[in-house]
Amino acid sequence: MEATVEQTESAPDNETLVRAKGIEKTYDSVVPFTRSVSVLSGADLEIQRGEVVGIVGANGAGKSTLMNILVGVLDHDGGAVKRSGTVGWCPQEPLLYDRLTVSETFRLFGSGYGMSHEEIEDAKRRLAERLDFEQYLDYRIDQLSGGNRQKVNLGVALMHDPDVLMLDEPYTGFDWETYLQFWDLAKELAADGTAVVMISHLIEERSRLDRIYELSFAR
Ligand SMILES: Nc1ncnc2c1ncn2[C@@H]1O[C@H](COP(=O)(O)OP(=O)(O)OP(=O)(O)O)[C@@H](O)[C@H]1O
Repeated sequence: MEATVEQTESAPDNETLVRAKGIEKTYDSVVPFTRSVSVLSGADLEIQRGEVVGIVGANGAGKSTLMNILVGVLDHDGGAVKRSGTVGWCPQEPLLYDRLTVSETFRLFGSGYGMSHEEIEDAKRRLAERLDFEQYLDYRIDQLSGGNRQKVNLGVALMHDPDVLMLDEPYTGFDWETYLQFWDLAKELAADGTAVVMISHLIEERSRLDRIYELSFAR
C-alpha cells in the first residue's frame, strides 16, 4: 500500500486538523535473520480543533510510533496522513541541545518557527512563569534536572501557539503542582481552539480527555 502525507499551510476554522487513515508501519527486525515487526495495521484517527485527545495502550502497542508518523518525523508504509496548520511536538525524550542555556534554546526554536525577537521573549517569559522554570533560564540544558528539562521540552513545543500540539507523555518527572498546571494549560489551549493530542498511561487521566484512541496488539 502506498503511504501519503498531505500538509496544508493554514488551518481551517472549525474542522479536522489531523486525519489519518489506514496507517501501516512495520519495523525491520533489530535481530539479524528474524522477522520484521508489524506495529500498526490500519490505524485510523481524526483530531478536531479544540479537543483533548488521548492515545492509550500497553507498552509497545505503537503509541509513539503513531505520534511520530502524525508529526511527520517517521515514515509510514501505508495509509494517508493529512495535517492542517502548525504543529508543536513534545517527544518522550527531550530533543534539546545540552550546551545551550534555556534562554538560548527558546531563541533557537523561536527563530526556527519564524518568530520575532519580541515574540520569543514574550513566549519564554510567559511559559517560564507558567511552568515554573524562571530561575533556570541561564542554566545550560545539561545542568537541569530531568523534570525541568521536560518543562523546557514542553515549553518549546508550544511557544509558537501551534494549531495542533502533540505530546508524548509530556509530564514524566513533573512534580504534582506542575502536573496540575500542565492540565490547566492544556484545557486553556483547547478552549482557545488548539487540538491537543496526548499519549497517556494514567487511568486517572481518562476523565480529563475528550476522546480516547486505544491501540491494541494485532491478533
Ligand atoms: N526503530 C525501531 N526499530 C525496530 N522496532 C522498533 C523501533 N521503534 C519501536 N520499535 C518497536 O515497535 C513497537 C512499538 O513501539 P512504540 O515505542 O511505538 O510503543 P509505545 O506504545 O509508545 O510504548 P511505550 O508505552 O513503552 O512508550 C515496540 O515493539 C518497539 O520495540
